[in-house]
Amino acid sequence: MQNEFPYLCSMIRITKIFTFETAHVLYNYDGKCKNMHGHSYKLFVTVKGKPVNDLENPKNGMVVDFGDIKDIVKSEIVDVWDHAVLINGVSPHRELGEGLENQGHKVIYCTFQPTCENMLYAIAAKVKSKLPEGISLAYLKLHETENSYGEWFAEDN
Ligand SMILES: Nc1nc2c(c(=O)[nH]1)N=C([C@H](O)[C@H](O)COP(=O)(O)OP(=O)(O)OP(=O)(O)O)CN2
Ligand SMILES: [Zn+2]
Repeated sequence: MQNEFPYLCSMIRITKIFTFETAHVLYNYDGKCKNMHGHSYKLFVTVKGKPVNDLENPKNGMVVDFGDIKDIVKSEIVDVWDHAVLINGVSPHRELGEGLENQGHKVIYCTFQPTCENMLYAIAAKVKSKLPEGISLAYLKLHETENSYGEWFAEDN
């Protein structure tokens, strides 16, 4: 059948939102966040692609199933960081992490200072590596608090 919807050939962005509860501590920081503390992080993940245009395809009309994005972000980020403490593993805080781990706590050793900015880099790398062909990461937004957030744009990177 003739494609009566030429707009189906253009790119669309879709977004899925996630939340996770994570503690972090900033090594050598000169403010209150040098103390271990937690945030209810809110993450917006936007991908882009062309919606499937094929009656025979169960994903007809979708760029990618929201459920597939959920699976990727949950397994790569949310399930790993949720209720964990992020430690700068390439700083003297490694010892702090080891002490917590020895007492049964969930510790994630980052190869970076666990700021909002660096967490965005890590999220982008992980998510990009798992996206199916034809789908690309367009945008990320990570809220540390209601009033503080960082953004990653594909066109800047
Ligand atoms: N550029 C960045 N600055 C700060 C980061 C960061 O990741 N990137 N992180 C922190 C702290 O970890 C924490 O997030 C505190 O941030 P801040 O917005 O200053 O916290 P408030 O409690 O004052 O937030 P409100 O939402 O305004 O109450 C510090 N800086
Ligand atoms: Zn913080």
